[in-house]
Amino acid sequence: MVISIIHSARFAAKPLLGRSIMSASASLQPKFDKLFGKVDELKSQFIDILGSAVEIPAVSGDESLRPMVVKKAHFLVEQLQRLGFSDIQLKHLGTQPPPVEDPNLQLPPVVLSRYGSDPKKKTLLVYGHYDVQPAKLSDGWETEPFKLHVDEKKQLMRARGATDDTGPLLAWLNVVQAHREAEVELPVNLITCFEGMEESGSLGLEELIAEEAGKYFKDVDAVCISDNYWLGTKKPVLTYGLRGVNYYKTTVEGPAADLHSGIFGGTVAEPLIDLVQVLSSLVDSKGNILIDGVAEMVAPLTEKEEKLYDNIDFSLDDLNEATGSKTSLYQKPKDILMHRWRYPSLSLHGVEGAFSGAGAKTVIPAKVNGKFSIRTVPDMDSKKLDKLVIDHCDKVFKKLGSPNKCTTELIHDGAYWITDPHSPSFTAAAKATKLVYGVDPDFTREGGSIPITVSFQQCLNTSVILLPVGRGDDGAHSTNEKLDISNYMNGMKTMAAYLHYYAESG
Ligand SMILES: C[C@H](N)C(=O)N[C@@H](Cc1c[nH]cn1)C(=O)O
Ligand SMILES: [Zn+2]
Ligand SMILES: [Zn+2]
Repeated sequence: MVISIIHSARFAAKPLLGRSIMSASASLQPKFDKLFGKVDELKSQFIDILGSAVEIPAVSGDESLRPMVVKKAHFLVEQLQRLGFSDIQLKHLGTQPPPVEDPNLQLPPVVLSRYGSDPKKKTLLVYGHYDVQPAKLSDGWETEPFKLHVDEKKQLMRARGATDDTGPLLAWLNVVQAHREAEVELPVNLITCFEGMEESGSLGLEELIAEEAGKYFKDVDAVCISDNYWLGTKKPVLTYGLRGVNYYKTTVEGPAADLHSGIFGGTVAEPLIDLVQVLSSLVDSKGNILIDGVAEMVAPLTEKEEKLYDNIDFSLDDLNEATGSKTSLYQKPKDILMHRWRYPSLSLHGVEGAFSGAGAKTVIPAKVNGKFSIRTVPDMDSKKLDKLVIDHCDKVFKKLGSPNKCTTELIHDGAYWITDPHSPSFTAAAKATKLVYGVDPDFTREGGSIPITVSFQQCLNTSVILLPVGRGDDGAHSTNEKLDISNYMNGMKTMAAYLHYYAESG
């Protein structure tokens, strides 16, 4: 089902003086003055709107919370209506493919909308995701993860989704609000594409993009994604590459139900003991992937590529600061960056079905699912990788001679992406960054994944840029995720300036 809602209210204008931007081109300077002043003026409203959004626990990976993901989509529709976006549509993507507990589980809708449709203007598509990673206070959060905590002393906002990706997504809407209230015309036609499944592999979105390439998205000139982070805490970056991710589940099952370890320990084959053997055969403590054939798929490092790492503003201290530890596997910044950006990594994420609570429960779990993922890089072939991983797990389990049953399957995959950072869109973003932060941004790749980036680039035949809002120490996916208030505010100013510079570009 597709719903469409049209709304066209305008806000009252208020005269306002912004701070003077000496380096803006002459015709843009008055606009930036007005816009930046308006962003500053609306600061508390922008914080409040983030507060309302993060209260909805839109965890796409938790089937029981799917209604909350849908609720957040409706929340966004309300905001888009309020701001005068048109042609607002909730695109439904059908049922979630297996592996899934509920075979009728519906994928969350993709929220599409437009702001302006002037054929004389360029059309920019902004993508963001409204789903979030799971979070519980008991994981070690200082405050409730689904309640925005504004730390006045540290000038930051803490909540799940603050930086990944609710804050940056709302920043785009706030930029439109600032234009409306400052009475500055939006220089481009804007299309929004907000999904609710990014943290779970963007299931169904690629098909939608292909379907809408000649329809809703037909006039798109460029795509901008704000869903990643600066490398460190001080210097802004623009990002031209991402790793991909293949996420797997290994299930070991045996006894019909959980057992008492005093009664059955030593007499039955324990699924968790088998699973630990299989998982430990995948990777060693130095981060080396132990699956035959994986290293051979990685593109060799060229001299030209190696040079790109020379002038990046990044140190071992930045990594230590972000992790709150001294646990780096590498000491040289170049090695750290290469292992984050251009080499694959295998991470073990957790075991479903295993005892994990407080106390000392003496149970033998009957069925356990080990979760792990591999970050992929050029030139790895996703399907070939699946085969190598599954064959490896089968082989290791077989060697155990266990009567239990072991299966390994792919839960979702997303491709790596790399582009040439010399498009007009990158140039506009670099100018906007310099204007707002007073420094030229570093051009970086990113170790995380945004599965849909490649689909936008290929299906719409456009340039894609990653324009991050948050910092490297924001704790995305971790406890105490935060977004610094200055990054939220300056992020909006950078986005606003980017729109104007991009509109002016050739
Ligand atoms: C970089 C982006 N903000 C992000 O966090 N992406 C996720 C995507 C994902 C894929 N499977 C689960 N999540 C990531 O890189 O982990
Ligand atoms: Zn994420
Ligand atoms: Zn994200």
